[in-house]
Formats: sequence, C-alpha cells, structure tokens
Amino acid sequence: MEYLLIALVIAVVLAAGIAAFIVPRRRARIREREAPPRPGVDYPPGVGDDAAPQLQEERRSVADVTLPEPDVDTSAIEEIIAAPVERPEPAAGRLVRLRARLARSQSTLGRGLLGLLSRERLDEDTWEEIEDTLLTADLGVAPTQELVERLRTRARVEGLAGPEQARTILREELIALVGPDMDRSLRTDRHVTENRPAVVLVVGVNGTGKTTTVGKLARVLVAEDRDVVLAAADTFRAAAADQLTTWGDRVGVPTVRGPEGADPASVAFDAVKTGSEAEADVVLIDTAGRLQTKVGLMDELGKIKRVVERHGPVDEVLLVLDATTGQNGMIQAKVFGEVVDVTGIVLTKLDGTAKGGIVVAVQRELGVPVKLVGLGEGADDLAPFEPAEFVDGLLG
Ligand SMILES: Nc1nc2c(ncn2[C@@H]2O[C@H](COP(=O)(O)OP(=O)(O)OP(=O)(O)O)[C@@H](O)[C@H]2O)c(=O)[nH]1
Repeated sequence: MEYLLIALVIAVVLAAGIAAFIVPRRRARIREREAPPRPGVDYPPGVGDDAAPQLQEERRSVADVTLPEPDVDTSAIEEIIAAPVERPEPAAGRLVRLRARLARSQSTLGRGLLGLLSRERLDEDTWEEIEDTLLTADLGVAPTQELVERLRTRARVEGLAGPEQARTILREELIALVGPDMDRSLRTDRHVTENRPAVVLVVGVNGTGKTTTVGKLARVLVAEDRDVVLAAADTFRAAAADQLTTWGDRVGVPTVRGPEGADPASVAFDAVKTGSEAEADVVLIDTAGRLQTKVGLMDELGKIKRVVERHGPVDEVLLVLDATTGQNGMIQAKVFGEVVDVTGIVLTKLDGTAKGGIVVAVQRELGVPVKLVGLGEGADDLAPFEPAEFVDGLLG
C-alpha cells in the first residue's frame, strides 16, 4: 500500500512536469500564428506603420527597403520634356489662306480696275483712269503702258461684254504680267556630293522684316523636315540676335551668334561651318539692316558673301523689301542687286498696302522673281508667291 502511494505521487509529479513543458510551447506557437504581421519584419514598412513595436527589433536601413514601382504614367511628362518645340504648318496653299490679307490691295487694284473695265463705254477718259489706277498701285510706268495696251487690243478684238468677261481678260493679262513662268523655287537643298548645306543670305534696309522673314522661313523649312541652322550676322544690335534665337528655339533650330559688335562675316562663316559639321540641310543668314546709300555698310555686305563663299557658292540671296515703301523699294533693289547678286525677293507687309503692283515693278527692276510674300506678323504669315493665287486675291 505504501509502495502504491509512492508510485502514484511520482506519476502525478511526472504528468505535471510534462504539461508545464509542452503547454507553454504550444501556446507560444498559437500566439505566433495569431500575431499580426509586423512592419519592417514581416513586410517592408509603409507610411502610417507604427515604428514603436520595432524599436527592439533589428533596424533596417533605407537601402534595405525596396520601394514599390510608382503607379504613374510618365510618358506624358517625357513627351513634354522631349518636344517643347512647335510644329509649324506646311507652306503649301498658304497664299489661299492668306488671300483675305490682300484686301487693301484688292480695293484699289482689283476691284477698281474691274469697275472701270465693266463700264458700258470704254472712252479715253476711262482708259486714263485705268492707267492712273495702275500707277497708283505702284505697277510702274512701263508695265502700266504694256497692260493698258494689251487690254485695249483685247477690248477692240474680243469686246468686253459685261463684268464676267472683263474679269477673265483682266485676270489673264495680270497673270501674264506677273510672270507665271519665272522660277520661284527656293534653292535650299543640301549639296550632298560636296557634303555641305545650302546657304541663304537675307539682306535689306533697316526694318523691312529680315529677321522676321528668316524666322518664318525657318518654320517653313522645319515643316518640310529640313535641318536648319540660323546665323545671327546682325551683330550691331544684340536684340536682333536674341530675336533670331527666339524664332529658332520655337522650332528647335540652333542659332550661331557672336559677341555684340563681332565681325558679321566671321559669324556667318562659323555658322556655315557649324551647319556643315552638323550635316544640316540649310543655313539661313540674317544680316543687319543697312541703307543702300551707306557705302561702307554695302561693302561689308559684299564681304560677308565673299567670306561665306569660301565654303562654296551662296545658293540664295534674298532681298527683303517692305511693300509699303513703294518706289523707294525700287532704288534699294537696284543697289543691293549690284552688290550681292540678288536671286529672289521677299515682299513683306503686303497685308498693309494698296500697292500690290510693286510685285511686278520690282521684278522688272531686278530681273529676279518675288519668291515669298509676307502677309502679317504671325509666325506662319509668310507664303510662297504664286502669280495666279495672287491675282485671284487682288480681284477678290
Ligand atoms: N504687317 C506685317 N508686319 C511685318 C511683316 N514682316 C515683318 N513685319 C514686322 O516688321 C517689323 C520689323 O521686322 P524685323 O524682322 O525686326 O525687321 P529687320 O529688317 O530685321 O530689322 P533690322 O534688323 O532693324 O534691320 C516687326 O514689327 C515685324 O513684325 C509682314 O509681312 N506684315
């Protein structure tokens, strides 16, 4: 009995010991299973996670924490950074769009002439009025006489039966006078075999619109996917170089410029060199405005051209004339033509004049075609000149 009692006590003590050892471990396992995951231990900590429970834990540095990929579409931002430049509109058909700008020329030249030619009786007084109208519109004496002669002959032979026929005949004769067969293309193609860009030199008296024209022309060329380099060879005015640079920046075109007062010939030379190295298609050179009466400045212009031609012949020399200055433009055209062999005329501010006849007069004076016309201050208000479109614009 005594032995039985001792065995019972030993069994109870053993059972209690086993229970004391196993139960806490099971509880610990259960606690472990039930405990919420801990930030920084079980998963990367995020905003709002309480740091306090981890104070005793091993700390992780920023480098250990993998941040999630941002859930943001960055392509739009990249697009803005990569393409801050404007996409100019193509030049084709611009004269049609800008036709309304010829309204002032229309009233004098086109409509005035149509009104006179549509009269029932074309007496001497009427022909004189027609002549006066043409002269007032700056057509010039010789072209005026030629046109009146042609119209008189056709009126006699064909008869002018009503406004419709008058319009048809006047249209045909004006187009013939403006010169539909002149080559008005701009030579801006890269010289591939010689590995050099085309060079366009832009000249004229002060304030005619040279810098504006270079800027607008750069846009036309960029619209045709050409690589353009601008040369700020107007080194008299720092503002002129800034103005040109702004035009270039807008369409992603670089501008080569020198310090204020630098030799314009050397800036132009450097620009063509830069254009060659960059394999550009065309270099547009803006020059300072100069009065045709200033011999020193005209000599300087000749020098610019000669220095640039060390790279190869200049492809275009564009003379920019302000259409509102009328006959004064004729004198400028003559002197500039003698100094730098003008190859084309840019007639600016045609939107602000009733003297559309200047187109014919200046072509006669220089024997070179009007290639571009400026019809406003807007960035794309420069149009390739097309005789038929121009005459249609005049006749309304
Ligand atoms: N209405 C109108 N204004 C024009 C046209 N072309 C140029 N202009 C304006 O004429 C002014 C003179 O233009 P610029 O390009 O600075 O002239 P510029 O010949 O470079 O001047 P300088 O460098 O001083 O000789 C500016 O206010 C132009 O906006 C045009 O076709 N129509």
